[in-house]
Amino acid sequence: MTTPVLQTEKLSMVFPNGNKALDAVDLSLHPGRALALVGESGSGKSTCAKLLTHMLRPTSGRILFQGRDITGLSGRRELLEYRRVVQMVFQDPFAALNPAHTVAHHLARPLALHRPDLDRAGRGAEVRALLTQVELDADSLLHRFPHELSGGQRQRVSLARALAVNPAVIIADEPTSMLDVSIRLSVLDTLQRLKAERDIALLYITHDIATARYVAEETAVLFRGRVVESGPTAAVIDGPRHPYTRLLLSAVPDAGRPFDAGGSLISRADAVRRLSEGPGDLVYVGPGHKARTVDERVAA
Ligand SMILES: Nc1ncnc2c1ncn2[C@@H]1O[C@H](COP(=O)(O)OP(=O)(O)OP(=O)(O)O)[C@@H](O)[C@H]1O
Repeated sequence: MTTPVLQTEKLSMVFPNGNKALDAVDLSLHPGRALALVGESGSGKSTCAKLLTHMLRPTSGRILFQGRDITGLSGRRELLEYRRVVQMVFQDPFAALNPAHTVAHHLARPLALHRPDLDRAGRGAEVRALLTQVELDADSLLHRFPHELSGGQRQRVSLARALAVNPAVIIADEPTSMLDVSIRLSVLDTLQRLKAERDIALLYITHDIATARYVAEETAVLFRGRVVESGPTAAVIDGPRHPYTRLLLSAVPDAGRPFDAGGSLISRADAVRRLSEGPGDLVYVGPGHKARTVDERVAA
């Protein structure tokens, strides 16, 4: 295995109000590979992304970039350079793009800032090349504005913009959860192809563990700020060891009280709470009231 590009060691975050968002998290991102960070709302995924992009400072633990401790990185120039090499792709591509600017402008601007080797014609050619790389048709889209694009096209433009500065790491926070179900897989396919082709280390943040299989070689499951299970994605999905991973895989909608916990029916949210206290004896009695353990559902 290669040396990690980005690594965390016992990364922890306690907010001033006492909320413990992350607790001793160890993650490693490698060139050309993806790590899926999976967990439900509130598990600490966004906090982790903010710490990795230096939008927040951890309470304790370390962040290493190419082996160098950058936890205390400060100074405008250092931070700007770090944010160039570690790019974010956000959940909402509409909010991430400026409604007043064309697609061409969104891509030419980072090139003007970070690629002094390119003249005007060189930038124009690079803008086209970036659009082609994210599987968009440059001729028809160059002069369009964000509101004239579909959600999937907008997310591809966001991705092209991240690529424009030649990053070593991309942190994609729920990049497809606001997109139409029918196009999610093709966007994930593009992400997975690009990270391999351009040797980018990708952190794919998602609440949907099933999608990790399409993107990420490794998966880490985050529960209440702790990594409760991690390893090769296929092993985590096909042979989950932690009850929380099984619960995520069971994909039970949070309707009614589908879990039987020792005789009383409880909701999915209560089932998650119970799991934080220990595995216990959870039985899924969802639609049809056919009693099935979470393990049986995973096996089905
Ligand atoms: N600025 C803050 N101040 C206090 N607590 C916070 C702050 N930001 C997040 N938290 C808390 O930290 C925990 C983790 O939140 P975080 O947003 O990282 O989770 P998440 O997995 O990204 O969830 P979501 O998918 O809903 O964004 C939660 O309990 C949340 O309430």
